[in-house]
Amino acid sequence: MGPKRSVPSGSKSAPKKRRRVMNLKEKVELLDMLRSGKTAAAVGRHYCINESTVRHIKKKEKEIREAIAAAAPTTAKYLHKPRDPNLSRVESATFFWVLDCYKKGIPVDSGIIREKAKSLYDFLKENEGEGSTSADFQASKGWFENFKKRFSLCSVKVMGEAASADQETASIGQEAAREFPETPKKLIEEKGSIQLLPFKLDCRDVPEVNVLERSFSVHKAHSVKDMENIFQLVRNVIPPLTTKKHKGQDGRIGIVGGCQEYTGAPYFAAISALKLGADLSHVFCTKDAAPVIKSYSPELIVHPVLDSPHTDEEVAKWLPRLHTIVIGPGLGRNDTLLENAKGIIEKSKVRGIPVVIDADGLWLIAQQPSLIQGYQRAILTPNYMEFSRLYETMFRTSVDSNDNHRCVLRLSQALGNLTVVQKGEKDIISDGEKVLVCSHEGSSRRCGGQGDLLSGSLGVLAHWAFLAGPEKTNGFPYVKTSY
Ligand SMILES: NC(=O)C1=CN([C@@H]2O[C@H](COP(=O)(O)OP(=O)(O)OC[C@H]3O[C@@H](n4cnc5c(N)ncnc54)[C@H](OP(=O)(O)O)[C@@H]3O)[C@@H](O)[C@H]2O)[C@@H](O)CC1
Ligand SMILES: Nc1ncnc2c1ncn2[C@@H]1O[C@H](COP(=O)(O)OP(=O)(O)OP(=O)(O)O)[C@@H](O)[C@H]1O
Repeated sequence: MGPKRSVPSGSKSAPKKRRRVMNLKEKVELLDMLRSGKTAAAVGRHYCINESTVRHIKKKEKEIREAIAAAAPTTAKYLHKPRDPNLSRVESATFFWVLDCYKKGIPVDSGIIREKAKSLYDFLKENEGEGSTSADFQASKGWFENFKKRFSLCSVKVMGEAASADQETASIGQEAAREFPETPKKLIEEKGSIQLLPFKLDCRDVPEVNVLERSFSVHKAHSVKDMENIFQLVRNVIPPLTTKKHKGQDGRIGIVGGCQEYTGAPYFAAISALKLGADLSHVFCTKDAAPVIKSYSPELIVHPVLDSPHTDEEVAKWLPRLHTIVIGPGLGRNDTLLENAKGIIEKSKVRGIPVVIDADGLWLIAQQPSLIQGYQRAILTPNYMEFSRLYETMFRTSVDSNDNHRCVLRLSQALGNLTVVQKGEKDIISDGEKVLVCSHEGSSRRCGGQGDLLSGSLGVLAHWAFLAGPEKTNGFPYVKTSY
């Protein structure tokens, strides 16, 4: 009987097939593919891996997405256990508490600091209620050593009667030591001994999300100062009108959206970009939506390419000339259109073009978050529903409506610190570090299309903020712009 498999001549045995190890980014893309409805077999073929490997990755979906959300490097091949977010909060709170003790001259030793950290952690865990995912935290000696290193804490020896010279009685931040060099020593000299004060657990110890709030009602009279503050904020990024520029320099904006059902949304977005001050506004829509959109306004440049077999090439011709792309208004949820929008997002990322994502563009991101994860030139503008969808995709849990600020902050962090603008009675904006709340009052009507006006305007402002540079936007062009 002949051999079942031919062995290549010249080799004693077939070369061993190398095991393919996928990195986290690939795994997330694979999961997105499964989520978009592809079978495990098809996905396996796409990545040249076994179906069983696909299923194994699917089983680990939660951990993989959490690891990405915890900003693990996407090229990592293995899962790192994501850092418990409560622990980070506890450590910051503990640090500020130690600092406060130091300022007040209250010595604390490692035992007390560990006890404080543990109580804070237990307090947070208890308040998470049932379903808490926090682990047990023991505030061990090892943890304390790492905590000291993380916060540059050094030990201070107190030379008083109450403490032996080698006993570690207080830990302070090195920064703080420079700021308040005299405090403990002076107190010790005055009092000879200092009692270690029992600490009280106070939930205010947990730092709040840092929220900057400004409000402006159109229905009330305002002081000149109020108006000035707002105008100044806007003035900082608006490019000056001069005779030295040529057509297009103040903004060439592309809107990707517009299909048979929705022709109004892309029009609203495109015309608001022009009304705000962009020079040229392009709409990339389907063939049947194009004449309708065009007939609304001769100012718009309309490309009927979104359902063409050559969308990629058609859009690629224009992409290098566009300053910002707004993806989603009136895009609809047809698979081909979403796939083409995906291609445009990918190409915009390669070129570093700022992207505003709204409406059905956000639906696409909820299916495939990796598409935009980590691209910090993206601004997402979800309404209530869109936000919930994204949040549930990323965290597998629903939004905590009592703590919207933190939810917006977390979503931005999970998506790699891109800017999230949660629209609503107050717009909540975060880049994963700061949270701004805009409660400027707009129209009291809740008619369709208001979000489209916002996304089109943001398209222009994102470009202007980018042009204005970090000095004029305090280094945060997109959050400021969104505000
Ligand atoms: N003239 C045109 O061409 C326009 C076209 N548009 C285009 O339509 C496409 C789909 O967009 P979309 O707005 O219908 O979908 P999405 O946001 O998923 O809402 C779905 C449902 O969610 C709910 N809901 C929403 N907000 C809520 C809230 N704050 N609080 C509570 N519930 C809330 C609400 O459910 P309901 O209360 O009706 O049961 C709502 O019906 C998209 O391409 C967009 O650009 C629009 O731009 C309008 C002008
Ligand atoms: N309850 C509210 N009270 C006051 N303003 C609101 C309220 N909800 C939304 N807005 C304002 O309307 C703007 C558009 O938000 P909205 O939630 O209508 O977006 P959208 O659903 O995406 O709109 P569109 O109909 O264009 O798709 C927001 O920037 C916000 O300032």
